[in-house]
Amino acid sequence: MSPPSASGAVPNGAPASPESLPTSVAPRKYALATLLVHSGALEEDPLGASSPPIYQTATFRQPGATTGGAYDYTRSGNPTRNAVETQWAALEGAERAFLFTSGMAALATVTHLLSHGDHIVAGDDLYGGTSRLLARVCPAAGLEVTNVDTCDVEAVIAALRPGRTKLLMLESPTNPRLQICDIAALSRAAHDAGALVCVDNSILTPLYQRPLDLGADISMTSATKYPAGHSDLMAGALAVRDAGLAARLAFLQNAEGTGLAPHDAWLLGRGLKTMALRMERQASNAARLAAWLAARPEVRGLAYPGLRASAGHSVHVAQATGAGAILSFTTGSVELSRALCEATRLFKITVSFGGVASLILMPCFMSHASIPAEVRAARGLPDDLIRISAGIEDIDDLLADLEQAFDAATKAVADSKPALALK
Ligand SMILES: Cc1ncc(COP(=O)(O)O)c(C=O)c1O
Ligand SMILES: N[C@@H](CCSC[C@H](N)C(=O)O)C(=O)O
Repeated sequence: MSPPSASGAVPNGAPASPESLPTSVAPRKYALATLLVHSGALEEDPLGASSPPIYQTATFRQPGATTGGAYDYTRSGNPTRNAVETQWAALEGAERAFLFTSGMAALATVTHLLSHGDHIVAGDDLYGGTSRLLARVCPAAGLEVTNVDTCDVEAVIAALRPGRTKLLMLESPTNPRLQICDIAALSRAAHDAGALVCVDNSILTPLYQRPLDLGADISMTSATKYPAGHSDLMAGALAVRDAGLAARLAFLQNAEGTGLAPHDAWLLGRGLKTMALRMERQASNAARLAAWLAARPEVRGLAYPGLRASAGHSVHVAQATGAGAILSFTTGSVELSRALCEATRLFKITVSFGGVASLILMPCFMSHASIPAEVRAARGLPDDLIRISAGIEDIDDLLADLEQAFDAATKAVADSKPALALK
């Protein structure tokens, strides 16, 4: 991997084009599961290290006062971060990838590509933090945002304002209702209107869906989730094919100081090595949980992209290679949902997803609480919604835990009067 120039010619250094990878790890030659294990950085380590060195340094001594070295300052570029960015670009089939201090830092950077007066079309089932960014930060920068059901291509076309809409921001599957949108069709429509398309791919990661292959301009992932995998690190990734767009993102990453720190980049690189194994186990656990939940009388509106009966299933299988490990459902009662979450033992009541441990939460009270109640209601986000992130535990233990939790919760709610029932 070639180091970036500190001369200033490349604002953030890191010319991490796939061509600069050793041919043994070049994109497309190997499957993603292999690219996750073999990063180019190790191939080039002069001492043959099995784990890449952490360049825990802020600055780099220069060869002369007027000649730049490969790196000058870690905000502008760092070999450890650069190595993982190069690996991430290969996973996405991208020209370049950029790692940020969090998924939100990555998403905020995308909005910084726009200027005062520009218009954004975004989904109406989105992570709460993304909703907050679009509703409360972007307008202060003079950006106008329209939220629309991105499962409905015609509705998106109607919302696009040719020449003024500069960004279409999508999730598929969405957080928390696992709604599916047709990324290729929406990308065509957005491009016709002159807008960039950014797909938040956090629920699937490039292992199961590659938005750039489907026509999106920017593939975004909260690397805090599956890529890190152990709930011990915050990180975000952006991947792009267009060199001009890459240069603009590199400039913003350096100018705003949002690049991932070396030690966190190293931790992320370590997480990547097991991502395929973890996600395969998590997805198979999620499929078993979904089948079990589908048969429970208390469960309504079960959403999991792997279920044939799930809305958008056919679109999903056409654009993704896996269903992921997140599912959501309602029970018809906030009290029952609360009691169920609180009765689980293995499923911890915790925000986030994608870590090795199974998690459960009620989005309206946790991950999506920053969306005002009236907005949640208008978007049809029900208070009794439960979201589960399947971990890698033994599936029989997980099923037994859910079974005892349903029994305990049903009994607790029946014993307590009055119950807070939803219509
Ligand atoms: C779909 C989605 N996108 C983006 C984010 C933001 O990522 P991070 O928490 O890494 O900032 C999250 C969660 O926080 C998320 O669930
Ligand atoms: N208090 C946090 C909530 C983070 S939710 C994290 C994750 N994306 C999820 O969906 O669970 C905040 O306000 O951002």
